[in-house]
Amino acid sequence: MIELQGLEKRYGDRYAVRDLNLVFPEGELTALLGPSGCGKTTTLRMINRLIEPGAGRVLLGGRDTRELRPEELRRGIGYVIQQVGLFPHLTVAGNVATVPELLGWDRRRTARRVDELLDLVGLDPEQYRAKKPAQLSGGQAQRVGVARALAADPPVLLMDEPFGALDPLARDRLQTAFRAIQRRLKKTVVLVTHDIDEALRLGDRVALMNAGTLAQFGPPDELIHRPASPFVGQFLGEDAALRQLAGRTAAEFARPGDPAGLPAVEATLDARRALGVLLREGTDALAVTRGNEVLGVLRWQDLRTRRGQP
Ligand SMILES: Nc1ncnc2c1ncn2[C@@H]1O[C@H](COP(=O)(O)OP(=O)(O)OP(=O)(O)O)[C@@H](O)[C@H]1O
Repeated sequence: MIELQGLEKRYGDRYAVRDLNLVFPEGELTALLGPSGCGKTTTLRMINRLIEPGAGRVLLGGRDTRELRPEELRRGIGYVIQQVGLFPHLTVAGNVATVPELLGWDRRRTARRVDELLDLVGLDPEQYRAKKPAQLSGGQAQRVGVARALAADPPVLLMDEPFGALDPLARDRLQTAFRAIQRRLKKTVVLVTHDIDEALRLGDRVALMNAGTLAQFGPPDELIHRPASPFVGQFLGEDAALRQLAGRTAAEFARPGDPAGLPAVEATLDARRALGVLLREGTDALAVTRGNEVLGVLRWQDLRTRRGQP
């Protein structure tokens, strides 16, 4: 669990972050969302002390981060950034092994861990471990970045726009892969994004920031259905995908597919509500029913791309 207490950072007489109080629950992914310049990155970097807070404190598992030694902090927190920051002269394996080597693991243990992690992020170790970063696509490089951050099995993962630089297809794939990884590993993840879609899709909870302060904190469907202020409603409402779902029904998005095991929603349910159900259930698809009849399967992907038939 990460707890921010009265966290603050000022540049000159301007607040980048102001009196921020927030608890990131253990084992959950919290998306830190908000418009450009609202203080997301500053907040994230105060957690791993790349930026020293001007006031307030950060508790990690109940301990003030100021009391932790830098090595402890580095071991306990994985960090993934947008432009990956892989070391160009090292191989993929060398990059993933950075922290284990810092921690003095022996070679066999490190090599085993590297292969295990490459597998986890969907890269065949045989094929990729000896490659250099320049030989990878953006998506592959980002996978290596995720593997590297997970190398020492830190309980906490901080991610700053990790999928931001990828093309939409690669981003979608990596988001899906990461969601599966997160379900398995149950890390405490803080993910900075300005992409509403990404926050709603990946976040167990969303912390929406505005001008250095917290505008709302809650599960995605709560922000959608019970915005705490006009700012929240407006910020989420600006998302074209969400706006276009208004007034449409689940039935319009039902396509052929296997409904077995999927949570069911009624055909007449408002599409935004259906999105809420998807997010709450943490699934990619729902069975759309009318009475006892199954009309088809509604997929997350279709809601996003508004592919439903009007
Ligand atoms: N080193 C710095 N010196 C002065 N001002 C800064 C510095 N770093 C950040 N700021 C200011 O603090 C505010 C918050 O910046 P921050 O990078 O945390 O925002 P953000 O929400 O992550 O934005 P973005 O999504 O554009 O990256 C901004 O107004 C920014 O201009």
